[in-house]
Amino acid sequence: MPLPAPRPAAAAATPAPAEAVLTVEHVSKSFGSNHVLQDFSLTLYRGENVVVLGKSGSGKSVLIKCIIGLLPVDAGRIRVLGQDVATLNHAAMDQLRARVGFLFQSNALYDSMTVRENLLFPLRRHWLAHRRSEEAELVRQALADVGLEDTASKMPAELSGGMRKRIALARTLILRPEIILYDEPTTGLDPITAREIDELIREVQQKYTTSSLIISHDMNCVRLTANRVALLVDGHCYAEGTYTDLLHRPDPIVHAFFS
Ligand SMILES: Nc1ncnc2c1ncn2[C@@H]1O[C@H](COP(=O)(O)OP(=O)(O)OP(=O)(O)O)[C@@H](O)[C@H]1O
Repeated sequence: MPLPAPRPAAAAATPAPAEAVLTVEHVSKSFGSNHVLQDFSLTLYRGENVVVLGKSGSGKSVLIKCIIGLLPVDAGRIRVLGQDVATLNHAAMDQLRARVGFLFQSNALYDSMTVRENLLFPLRRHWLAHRRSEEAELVRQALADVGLEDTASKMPAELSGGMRKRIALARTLILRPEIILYDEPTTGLDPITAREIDELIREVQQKYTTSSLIISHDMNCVRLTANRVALLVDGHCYAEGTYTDLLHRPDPIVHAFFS
């Protein structure tokens, strides 16, 4: 069944404080003398969308890579769904990644596979579906969730940029992740398509109560998707609050993001 019609384009009230699903505690990460993250801390609670907003080169991608264990931190600790990422072996990290969806900026679809095969790939990799009938239903549901029921047999090259983004999200959703990490989800899309993706991010949050960390510098994306915004400045979390809170802060460094 398709998702309900999108709600009006305004940031909803932040859900009641709940269980922390991801904590970044005093994390530092440098490359030689380039101190990218410096004592960065942030908590993501179950069911909320947090956008990390930062200038180009401020370390947003480095932060995401540290969270998913692709880069080791120099100091501090990252806990994802109760597990300290630095202590996990390969198998444990793989299991954790099945519970944490990652939407790449590039979408990372396999061009030589159909949409259906792209969606089946993570299912089979994580051995989460065992019968073909289950797989078919999971693919159908994931495509329905992103409004693209009729694309299963298509190749990614036959789809528009916005459709490829939806398919990439469907491939993430098929594992029913508890957390979704979005890397610049609207970059490269026209404003109308970008807005549709923003609305889809909110629909997914509401339908599956997922928690999402979204990195972006698209202010419309921030306004439409964020329950809370964290500003990454000089390697640390300089300020956080709702979009409206930050919009009205007199601090010139905060203000610069909104002008
Ligand atoms: N593997 C690496 N080795 C060395 N330096 C790196 C590496 N990865 C990132 N950096 C450096 O870390 C800094 C932050 O990069 P990052 O890609 O996280 O920025 P960003 O905020 O995501 O930027 P953008 O919005 O442009 O994508 C940059 O100075 C970059 O050169």
